[in-house]
Order: sequence, then C-alpha cells, then structure tokens
Amino acid sequence: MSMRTLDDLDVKGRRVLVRADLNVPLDGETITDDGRIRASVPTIKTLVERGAKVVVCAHLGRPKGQVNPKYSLKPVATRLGELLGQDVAFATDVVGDSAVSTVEALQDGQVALLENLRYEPGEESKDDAVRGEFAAKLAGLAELYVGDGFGAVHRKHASVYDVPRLLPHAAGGLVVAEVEVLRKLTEDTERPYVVVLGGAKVSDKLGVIANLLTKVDRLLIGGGMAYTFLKAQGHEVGKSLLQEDQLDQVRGFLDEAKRRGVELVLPVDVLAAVTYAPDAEHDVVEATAIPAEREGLDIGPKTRELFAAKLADAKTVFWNGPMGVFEFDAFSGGTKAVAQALIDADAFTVVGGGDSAAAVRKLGLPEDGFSHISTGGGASLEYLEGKTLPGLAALED
Ligand SMILES: Nc1ncnc2c1ncn2[C@@H]1O[C@H](COP(=O)(O)OP(=O)(O)O)[C@@H](O)[C@H]1O
Ligand SMILES: O=C(OP(=O)(O)O)[C@H](O)COP(=O)(O)O
Repeated sequence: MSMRTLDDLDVKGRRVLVRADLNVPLDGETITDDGRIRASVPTIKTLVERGAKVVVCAHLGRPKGQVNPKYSLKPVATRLGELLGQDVAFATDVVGDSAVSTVEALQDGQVALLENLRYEPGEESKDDAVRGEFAAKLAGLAELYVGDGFGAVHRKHASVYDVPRLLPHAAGGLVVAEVEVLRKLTEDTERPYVVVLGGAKVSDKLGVIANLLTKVDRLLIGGGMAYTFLKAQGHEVGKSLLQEDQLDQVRGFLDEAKRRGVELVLPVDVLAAVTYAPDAEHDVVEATAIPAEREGLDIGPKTRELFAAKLADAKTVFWNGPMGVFEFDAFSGGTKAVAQALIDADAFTVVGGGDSAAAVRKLGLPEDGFSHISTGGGASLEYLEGKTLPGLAALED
C-alpha cells in the first residue's frame, strides 16, 4: 500500500482538514488520559510550522447523531492548545455557522477544532448518499485533507472514508507510524503468537475473533469480553457484561479453536461485585460459579497467574482491552498483571486501544516496557485480521 505523506502536500496558506482521533476518557469535563491528544500533536505542529490553516475534526464517544454536551470536544480544544503552545479556536458546531466563521477567521499557522463529528447523523450513516452529503459539507471547509486518526480508520465514516475522496489528501505521521509497526506484526510473526482481548466493546470486537483464530497460537480472553464465552459454555454469569445475541457465534469460535488447535484461554476465577462502583463489595469466585446478583469486574488471582504463564514464552503479543474495570483501583489488578506479563516477556509486544493505553499509564507502568503502544484498539485488530480498512484505503494513491 502506498500512501502520500505530509511531504507530498503543499500546505502553505491553505486550509487543511485533519481527521484526528481525540477520543479521550473524560470524568465530567476533566480529561483523565490525554495520550491520544499528545499523539496527534506532531502532525498538527508540522502543518502549523508549514504555514497551513489547520482545521482539526474528531469524534468523542458515541453520541449517535445527537448533540449531547456530555460529549463536547471543548475540553479537548483547551488541552490541545496547551500541548501546542498556541490557542485553538473552537467551533461549537461541525459544519454550521460557527464552523464556517471559525475556519474563515483562521490565519496561516493557526488551528481550529470542530465540535464532535458524531453530533451529525451523516458522519456514521450507512446510507452512502446521506454520508456523502455530510462529507461534501465537511470537505467544503478545506482545500486539503490529512488522515491522522488511526484509532478510527476501521470506521467507514464520512470524515474517515468519504472526505479524502473529495480533496487532495495525505496520511499524517501517526497513521504512517502505526501502520509500519502493525505491518511488522503481520509480516514477521515470531511464534508463539498470543493475542489478549478484553474491554467493553464486546459486540464490535467479537467479530475479529473468527479471523484471528486462523493466525494466532493462543487467544486469552478477559475483561467484559469473557462473560459471553463463559455463558456460551453453559455457565451463569450473573449481571456481568453479556452479548446475548452473539452466544451462537461464540460457541462457533470455541469449536473452531478446538479444530484448529488454537488454545483459547478463559478466566478461571473473577472478582464478583455486588454493584458497578469503585468501592463495591466483592469476592473472588470461580468463573463457573458467579452468583446471580453479582457482576464480574476483574479477572481473579488464579487467572492472573494463568494468563502470565501463557504469555511467558510468547514471542509476539498483541493486547487490546483491559482485563477489568481498571478505572476503579479495586478492579485494576488483573489489567496490571497482564501488562506486567507483557513487560516481562521476551517478545515483540504491542498494546492497542484508547483505554488499554490509558490503563498502562494510569497503573504507573513504564511505556517503554512495550515494543509499541498503539492509539487504536479496534483499528489494530482489524488490521491484524488482514482486512482492508476504509480509512487507509481512502488514503492510498
Ligand atoms: N468486566 C468488565 N465489566 C465491565 N466493563 C469492563 C470490564 N472489563 C473491562 N471493562 C471496561 O472496558 C473499557 C475499555 O474497553 P474498550 O473500549 O474495548 O478498550 P480499548 O479502548 O482499549 O480498545 C474500560 O472502560 C473498562 O472499564
Ligand atoms: O476508541 C476508539 O477505538 P478503540 O476503543 O477500539 O481503541 C476509537 O476512537 C474509535 O471509536 P469507536 O469504537 O467508537 O468507533
């Protein structure tokens, strides 16, 4: 795949729309981890230094086509300004009057951020015409496009897929760097190759498993992902996260893993809590005996040891998705144990995903203990499957 880079665009004095992934965790209006904003800074800085008028666009959370102040990018504009060392003008809509006037007021070397793309139903629409109409408005704000939101390149969304078809475009430095590392993971995979999956985006990420089973030697499943597997094996999971409509699919994965000789490793014990809260009363229980009124919020001590043992001899590891609700200290031990096992392994180790990367930082683990920390979880997983990602295909020459 060949993608044009920033060096192929003459940006001086021109309005450049940068699609970034600024989907950071928030506690109210406080950004709890700014990793994705930091990762977006080098491309924006390069454009500023080259005299572009930089129009950044991004999504935050999943507001589903509705304006919802809870998902405003305003706090992100402030943080981006601090990191860039210059003001970032904030447009209070995406393609409306505020966006148009904010962009028109930009001088060379200045930066603006548009409000959350996902306030607009056109951004994520499955209808090509609806998406196309919104894409045309967004493209109308700029003369050039830079795709740098690696964490969203697996989404066939207007800002990711359609806009680069309407404007001269290039890949930003973050996308180029991420693809380079992931390509290495697919091209020289030293074995054993172990993938660890967890997190909460269960329905999204179950889809990658069928394909991963053809590539990996071991698949360790923890986090919110594990309970659909335990239930598929016939165990009750109480109030734990569950994707009831995908149980048949998961039974298929269990059979397929057996047929292929892939070790699919599930939790043997969990921390079962009475409620979803930082100070929730909880006990360690067998994964096969979760009480009806409890929910599993972390993997238990035996599982931590089991997963560490399954990672000890790995030569290549990809990990996406926390093993538990790491945001609550009482349920962060499983994630910490798995992260430590990656650090200890003599392997090429890649961590991917906004929350997984945030967890590494929150838990005080050394970022240089991993070969690479990717900004994209779902995007990395789909790349590893060998899929063509819409946002990368759109950037190809
Ligand atoms: N057992 C669990 N029950 C509920 N939520 C969980 C559980 N384990 C992990 N999570 C949540 O998963 C979220 C991260 O999931 P996800 O978005 O899939 O990861 P990433 O952003 O790294 O790709 C975290 O907010 C974490 O609290
Ligand atoms: O957080 C993201 O992905 P990730 O959790 O898979 O790393 C990206 O910003 C994409 O967000 P989405 O999964 O709501 O499309």
